[in-house]
Amino acid sequence: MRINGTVWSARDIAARIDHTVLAPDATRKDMENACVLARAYGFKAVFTNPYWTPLVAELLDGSGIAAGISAAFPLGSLSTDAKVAEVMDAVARVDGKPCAVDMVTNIALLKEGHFDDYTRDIAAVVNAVEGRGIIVKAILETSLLNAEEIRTACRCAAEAGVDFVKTSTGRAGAPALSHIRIMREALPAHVGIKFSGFGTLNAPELALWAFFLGADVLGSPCGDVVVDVLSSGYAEVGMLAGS
Ligand SMILES: O=C[C@H](O)COP(=O)(O)O
Repeated sequence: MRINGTVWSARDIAARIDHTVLAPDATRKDMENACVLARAYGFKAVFTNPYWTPLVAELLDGSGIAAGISAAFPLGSLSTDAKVAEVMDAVARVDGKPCAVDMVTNIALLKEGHFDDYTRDIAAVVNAVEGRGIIVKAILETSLLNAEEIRTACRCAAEAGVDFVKTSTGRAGAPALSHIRIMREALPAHVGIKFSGFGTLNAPELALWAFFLGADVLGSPCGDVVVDVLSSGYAEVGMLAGS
């Protein structure tokens, strides 16, 4: 695959993918299969609901791949203390193995204009894991927001100290590719963008354009398909018009 003149190998693409197993009926076997895939491809992380975090951390141990904690998932409407408790419980249970946190923000606080409270809710999680080398992402649920709300949410999340801002849970509508540009313009350069929740239909095509538009990381339940298609040569053809 070639993005903006740079060639990315299959490993380069995989290292930018957080593979997801978030279905409510996912079982231990699904976790095992995802971790086998993650090791084979070299994904950045495997994100699951927190019940599964210790198992996933164990299955990925020694690979450098993070056990992803999907926190306050998928609504974000827990008390701040409950969010912190959920995250810290999962962090304690990985017993020092690599993990990462994607936390759903409190959308009502944003919509109602309580920007300080919205920021404090995010910052509480950032502060709780500080010093542990844990990447924290704030999930905005951009499909529910207008452009100004996306910009404001990005500024609040950056002020709260997150490493990445992420578009979507995949449970409240898909993000638009245009959200990436809005986010990039609102965020300081040190805060990354994760494009996620875009489903499985046309996932490789969406992934290709998301990278081209400035996404740093992708969340996908079919990370293997994305890597296979984008590293097959197709992506270079697809990029001729844009590069
Ligand atoms: O946080 C949510 C995921 O990154 C998006 O979920 P999904 O990959 O199952 O669509």
